[in-house]
Amino acid sequence: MLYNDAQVSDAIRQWLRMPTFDARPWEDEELLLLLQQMYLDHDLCSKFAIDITTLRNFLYEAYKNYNDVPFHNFRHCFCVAQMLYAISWCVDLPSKIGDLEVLILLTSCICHDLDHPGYNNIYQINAKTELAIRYNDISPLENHHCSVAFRILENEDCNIFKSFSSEDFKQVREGMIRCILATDMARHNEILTNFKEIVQSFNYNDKGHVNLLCMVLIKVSDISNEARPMDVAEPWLDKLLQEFFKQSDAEKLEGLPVTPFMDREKITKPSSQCSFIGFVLLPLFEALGELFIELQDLIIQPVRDALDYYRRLNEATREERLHRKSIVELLEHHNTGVSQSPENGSTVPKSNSNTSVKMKKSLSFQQTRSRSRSTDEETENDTVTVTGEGQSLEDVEEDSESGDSETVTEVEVSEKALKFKISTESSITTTGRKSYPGSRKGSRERVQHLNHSELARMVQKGKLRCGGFSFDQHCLVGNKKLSFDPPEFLDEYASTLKKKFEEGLIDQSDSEEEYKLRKEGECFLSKETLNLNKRNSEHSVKVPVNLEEKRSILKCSDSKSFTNAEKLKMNNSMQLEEDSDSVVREEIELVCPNNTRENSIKNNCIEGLNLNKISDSSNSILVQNDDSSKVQNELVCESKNSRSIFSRFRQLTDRLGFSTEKETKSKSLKNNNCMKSTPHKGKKKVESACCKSLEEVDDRKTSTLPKLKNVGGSKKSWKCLALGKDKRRLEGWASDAAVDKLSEKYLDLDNQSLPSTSKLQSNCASPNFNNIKDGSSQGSPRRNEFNEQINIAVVDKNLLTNNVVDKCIAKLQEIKNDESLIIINEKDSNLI
Ligand SMILES: Nc1nc2c(ncn2[C@@H]2O[C@@H]3COP(=O)(O)O[C@H]3[C@H]2O)c(=O)[nH]1
Ligand SMILES: [Zn+2]
Repeated sequence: MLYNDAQVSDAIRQWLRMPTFDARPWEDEELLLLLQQMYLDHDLCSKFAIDITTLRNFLYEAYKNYNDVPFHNFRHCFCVAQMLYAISWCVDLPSKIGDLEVLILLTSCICHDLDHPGYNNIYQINAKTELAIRYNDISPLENHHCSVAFRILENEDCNIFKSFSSEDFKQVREGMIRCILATDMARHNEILTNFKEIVQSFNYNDKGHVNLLCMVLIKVSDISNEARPMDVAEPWLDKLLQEFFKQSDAEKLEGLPVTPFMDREKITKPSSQCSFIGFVLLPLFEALGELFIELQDLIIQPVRDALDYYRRLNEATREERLHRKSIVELLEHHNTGVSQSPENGSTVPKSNSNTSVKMKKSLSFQQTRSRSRSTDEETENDTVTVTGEGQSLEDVEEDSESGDSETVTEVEVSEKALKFKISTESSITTTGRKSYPGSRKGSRERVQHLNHSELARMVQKGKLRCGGFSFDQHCLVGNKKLSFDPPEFLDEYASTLKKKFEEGLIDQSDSEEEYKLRKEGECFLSKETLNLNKRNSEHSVKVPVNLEEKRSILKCSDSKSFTNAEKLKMNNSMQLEEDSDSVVREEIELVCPNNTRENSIKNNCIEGLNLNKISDSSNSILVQNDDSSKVQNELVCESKNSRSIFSRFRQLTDRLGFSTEKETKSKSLKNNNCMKSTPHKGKKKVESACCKSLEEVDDRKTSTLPKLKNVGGSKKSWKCLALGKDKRRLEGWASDAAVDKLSEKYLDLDNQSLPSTSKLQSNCASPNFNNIKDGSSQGSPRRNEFNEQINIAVVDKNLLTNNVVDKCIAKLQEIKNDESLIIINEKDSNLI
């Protein structure tokens, strides 16, 4: 062999013990020589009677069994072995775990990717390759690498363990299998979690502890490129992405599921590294760093620096993209008819439409491009972004779908692909982050070990609900799809988020306008951030809130985060402390800086409507217009002492400024002074104005006449709920025609820009129950069972109607007056 008699200089031997070692200048045979040197310098040959020729044969055979693939080639195996070697010197591993374990580890590193085909387990499983079939989808590659290793060792000439007793060989075999199989990233969380559990009380005399440590050590070495100097690490990343893209291209060609973190259309170098380092690499390194503090400077800090670097790069990439997007928008708007704003000299649309708001965002973004992040873009697209250690949410782009693909990690995808779990010591499930889309598992114990990056990531991925909506640029939560399993850490995380929010909310570099708007949103939002919770789970964890906060939550927050009982409790406690009028007044002042927040507030307010609070309000105002004056006059008369619940409800919703573009326009015709030249200011002004005076509320009403669908039909497509005088709950069905009649008197608070789930049509109306003529087999309510004055709300079926209905009915049952309420709920046509 070429490297038979070569000598390695002391300087090289020293360098070989450092993570800064650069393998690039070395020929393959020189690398083999260096591998041999590692055995020699640890005295493994003499201690275990390993014949040097056998060692060379073994190394050479291993070398031959690596494929010429971009990343998982012999040089990768060398680097992994070399990192382990460097760590072992740094922490004096032999003295801690013994020479045999070091021998097992070093040999495992050399063998850990033998015969890697350049397509990972996800591909193997999806493509149902020979390997996947052979190993039943259980770590097919790692099983194969291991199997190849022992095939090599079967050859006497290559068997470095030939002098071992069968008992010792058994131990080596077990150890190597354990280590090599541990490199399957599908088991990353399992191993990391188990290790975290023991690290604080690590016992080198405990075989289980040492086994786990060895698994972590090979894993750390396997993914350690980013701990190396940039000029060493970056070419490795290029090679890895080359292999990734090759796989995803093949997946596309073969019609297989495209592995998201490998998709050249979805990821970039920085986005990939932000995710990988932040969510996978750093948590693992930090866990090992708890046991070996010597590793802080050696490999952990370099990894942190790499993460910083990629974050900045990612940010720059993102800003560049947004900048380009804003230019395109500008051009688009220019082409679709816009006027020149005298104030800022920018091109702005004529109307105060949604587009104009968007436009404003583009413009203001341009003005504040130097800022590190943009709020608007993220908010607008319901993207969830949270900064946190290791999070890569700058990756999350305009398109939330691509955002998810960018940040979903290999671990998550691998876990999903690997349906079978091989536990280390016990059958412990993985961390809360496990829940790659579709999975909702979580373990209380594990979650407590999550660090902020993991938590942030959960928020980002919608597994943790943190407030109903935007959280400045540091934590934006779209108002959709936010549910979450394990809530145990929320207290801690809530304060983290809150702190971040408070730090980041007011950015002095903002334009004055933005600054003002954000400031106005501050109290509202900051309270929102206290409201961390999850849906669909029996647990409910909250940060303690004070009166102010309670009030905010009750008013407008994400009502899903609190159970009715909790809300009621909070409400009751508040009643002693405050004047209900002030609540309403405060809400009037709410100004939503942008569309999404506005919608979110609307949604939350509607759904989180606190009837208790409304019914107690003493400043209920009924609005009259030509269409409904008669009815409402009656109502006003009737409700002198005890306010109509619905009128208060409507008043509240009105006051929250549920204005559509159409409404805004009509308002602007009548009240020109509401409209200022810039869309930004105009919008804000109109919303405030809309909520200020009775006349204006009245005015709004004329433009919010009903838009009921399917009117005029004779099918009984409306479910009617009512409360009789005797407080009995009554149900029945009404035809479209009947409802149509009523609908003439309805206010339509529906805002077309709202998501369908938040549609709400409502009004107080109809003293005449005969309008709802026909009952159904379910029991049609009869006129004489009702109070003459009936308040009616029509709730779109898309709203979570049962919930709302139940709340309304429950409230009615509580009220000590003769009011009645009917909720008419559009019936599912299948039921007719
Ligand atoms: N995105 C990214 N993935 C990495 C990096 N280093 C290792 N990996 C992945 O982690 C995996 C660890 O096991 P493998 O060596 O089989 O394949 C590796 C890669 O898929 C890195 O720097 N960036
Ligand atoms: Zn590897």
